[in-house]
Amino acid sequence: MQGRVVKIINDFYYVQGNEKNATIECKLKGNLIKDNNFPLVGDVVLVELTGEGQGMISDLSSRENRLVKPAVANVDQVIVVTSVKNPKPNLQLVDRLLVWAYFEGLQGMVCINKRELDYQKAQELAEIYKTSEINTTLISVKENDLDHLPKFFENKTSVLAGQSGVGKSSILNTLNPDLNLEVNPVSRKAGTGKHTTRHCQLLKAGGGFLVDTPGFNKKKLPEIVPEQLELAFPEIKKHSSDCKFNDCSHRKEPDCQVKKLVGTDIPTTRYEHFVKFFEELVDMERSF
Ligand SMILES: Nc1nc2c(ncn2[C@@H]2O[C@H](COP(=O)(O)OP(=O)(O)OP(=O)(O)O)[C@@H](O)[C@H]2O)c(=O)[nH]1
Ligand SMILES: [Zn+2]
Repeated sequence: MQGRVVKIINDFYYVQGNEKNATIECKLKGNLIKDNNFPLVGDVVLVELTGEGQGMISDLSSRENRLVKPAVANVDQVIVVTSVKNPKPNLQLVDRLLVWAYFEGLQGMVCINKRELDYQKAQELAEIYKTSEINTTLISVKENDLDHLPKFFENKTSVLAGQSGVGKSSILNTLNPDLNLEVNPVSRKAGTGKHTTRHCQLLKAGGGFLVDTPGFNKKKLPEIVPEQLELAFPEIKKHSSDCKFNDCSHRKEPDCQVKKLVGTDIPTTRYEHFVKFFEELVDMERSF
């Protein structure tokens, strides 16, 4: 049978087939070990069943992509989760994660949770990303209102990223109550920066697979030249050809069309983060 590696513990690989929900506990066949061809979570593998719920992995399909940290294969998209408040939204982190997703070749989208805490603020946040042409959904796990989030998951492998306490585990539990993931109050997380979620595994949720994983909080910018950055900001990219200078960096140049549109077509926070990231990339370049 064919299946997907959903979890790896020591040298046991847990594989989920297409039809049934039960996972098969597998070891690797000698040929894979000999060739150093070790599967990652997310890999599509061929399993020879050896007993009830047990098997051997004999082959591994080629990967569409692979993330390094965490090591996951065949991811389609990154859903960046933030909250309206409690914890205070970190929009710079949201944009950093969207930049990271773009340069990993993944579709990036934004999910704003806890909308019931402040409807107006929630709407304002959603407007930012909608203006930037990023898929956005406004939800409240507490009120059991997931908007069109479940549709995002269908037949996709998604990573949920975002600061601690915004409700990632809560979202997963709502999509698939069997998961029963641990959910802790924000106050107990404060200051520690510690995630409740521990190892990297694929979970079945909403008709797709989901990676709930720690380690996304302090994403460094990808190793790109500063001029590439605008590719990850569709609302800036769209207008950059109207700037006076071909190589306009949209910071200090005269007749910059991008700067003119800040506050209207280009949300102010997005522009500010663009400039911040651009300068970080310039510094990174200098340090080489
Ligand atoms: N008011 C409100 N609280 C929520 C909502 N969704 C989740 N919470 C609460 O927010 C807290 C944190 O939720 P988690 O699901 O553990 O957050 P997380 O993003 O998985 O956190 P880490 O595992 O630390 O990354 C819990 O107390 C949840 O009950 C919501 O829609 N509204
Ligand atoms: Zn410009």
